[in-house]
Amino acid sequence: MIEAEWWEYDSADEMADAVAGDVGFIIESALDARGASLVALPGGETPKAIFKALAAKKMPWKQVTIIPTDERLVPMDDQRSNIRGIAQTFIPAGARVIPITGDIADYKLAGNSADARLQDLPWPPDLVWLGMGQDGHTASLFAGPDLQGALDAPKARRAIGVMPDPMPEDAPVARVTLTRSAILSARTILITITGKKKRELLEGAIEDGQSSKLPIGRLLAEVDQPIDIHWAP
Ligand SMILES: O=C1O[C@H](COP(=O)(O)O)[C@@H](O)[C@H](O)[C@H]1O
Repeated sequence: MIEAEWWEYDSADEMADAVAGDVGFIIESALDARGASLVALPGGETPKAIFKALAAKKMPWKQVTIIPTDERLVPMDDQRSNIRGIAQTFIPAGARVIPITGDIADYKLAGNSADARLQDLPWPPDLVWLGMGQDGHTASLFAGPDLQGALDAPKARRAIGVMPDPMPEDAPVARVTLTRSAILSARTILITITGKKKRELLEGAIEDGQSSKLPIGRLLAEVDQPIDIHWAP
């Protein structure tokens, strides 16, 4: 079983301060070591308060490049766009925010195009920060016909197009996601989740390992390094 350390908080606000502190430390350490930092941030609702606390930190944001862990294939000004929330918070701070999708409607082509964009970045990321949906998806590794391809993509492949099946209720659209190998190549992996239901789901997925039916379980079964999981009710 993987080595996972759970950090529990009394509230989402408390988690936001703590995780912003940890992510800030990861970025500053990368800046000290390499003079630049690349981080992949999750979409969805859970990280928003943490983004705010992180963006308020004084650091040389101009040296920080941010990509999303995954993107929903919607226009960039759509509420559901992951890069929209990231850009709104971190561009004013001075960070370099890079979208991974444009206006390619075909999800497989959009995945190829995202991969090409990411090939231009210095790899690996200092951090891949993941969330998890109520259905056990993470980034946009979803159940469906494209899951295996995203899990088994060759080491050099960084992003791929995915059609969730079943579709998630909150954003029922095709996606582009970092592949399992791209996620696992990160120097640090961190997960943030809220609520009892997600906690039980994640604990079960970790315990089931390779035999997990959930994308997050299949992803984490291959993690080599220790990971931190931050949880608030
Ligand atoms: O669709 C997505 O959902 C997950 C989880 O989001 P949350 O709102 O339940 O926190 C997110 O991590 C992922 O990036 C996003 O595309």
